[in-house]
Amino acid sequence: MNVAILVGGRGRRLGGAEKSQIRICGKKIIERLIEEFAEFETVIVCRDEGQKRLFEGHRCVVDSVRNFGPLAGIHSALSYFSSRTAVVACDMPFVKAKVLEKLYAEAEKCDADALLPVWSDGRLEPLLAVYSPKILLEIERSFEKNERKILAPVFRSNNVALYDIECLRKIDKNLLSFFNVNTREDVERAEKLCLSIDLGGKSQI
Ligand SMILES: Nc1nc2c(ncn2[C@@H]2O[C@H](COP(=O)(O)OP(=O)(O)OP(=O)(O)O)[C@@H](O)[C@H]2O)c(=O)[nH]1
Repeated sequence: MNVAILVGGRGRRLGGAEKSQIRICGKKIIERLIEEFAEFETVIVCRDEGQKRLFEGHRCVVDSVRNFGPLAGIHSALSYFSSRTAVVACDMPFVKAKVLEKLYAEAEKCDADALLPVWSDGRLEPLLAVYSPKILLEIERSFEKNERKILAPVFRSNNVALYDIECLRKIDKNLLSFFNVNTREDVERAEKLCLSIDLGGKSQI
């Protein structure tokens, strides 16, 4: 399975922090994710060559398009693998490999251009989702239109699947895979959550 971890954000809500480098219970988020995805083909998607230096020893790719946010990262990942790819934001410290596997399998089953997890209130999770290179043309159309909205190419595609997040509770009881860190308060919450997770890997919360 191909996995792309997007790290190119500027972390403005965290005072310009490199979110992948934030330590939760002593371990950087990027280290947690790389460990969790050890059995997959994983690439780190950076915004530029300077940022790439932070990830020496890991497989990295640099965005070919600037200033398009996560959309540029998804584009780089799909161009790199040229096949279906699970995309993960670098600010999600508790993503479970099994959740990615499930989403990937579902995307394959329906041969979707994109498969996005959906909450019961309709909110989508485009940054823990699976994309096919078939969506590249729609992403490039966004670049041409100077459109940065991550969901714009998804909505233009007529082959998008949604996956009910509640169905993932069998794998990830408290759906912590979807917890993400945007602010100082989120970092504090992540620390507390991390302390409640059994070090053996089984979520106790
Ligand atoms: N490769 C790549 N990844 C990006 C880019 N912009 C954002 N990301 C990643 O996309 C994910 C979501 O980013 P956001 O939370 O929307 O933005 P952020 O820049 O990380 O944080 P804020 O500045 O506080 O909004 C994170 O994993 C980012 O690292 C980009 O230009 N290139």
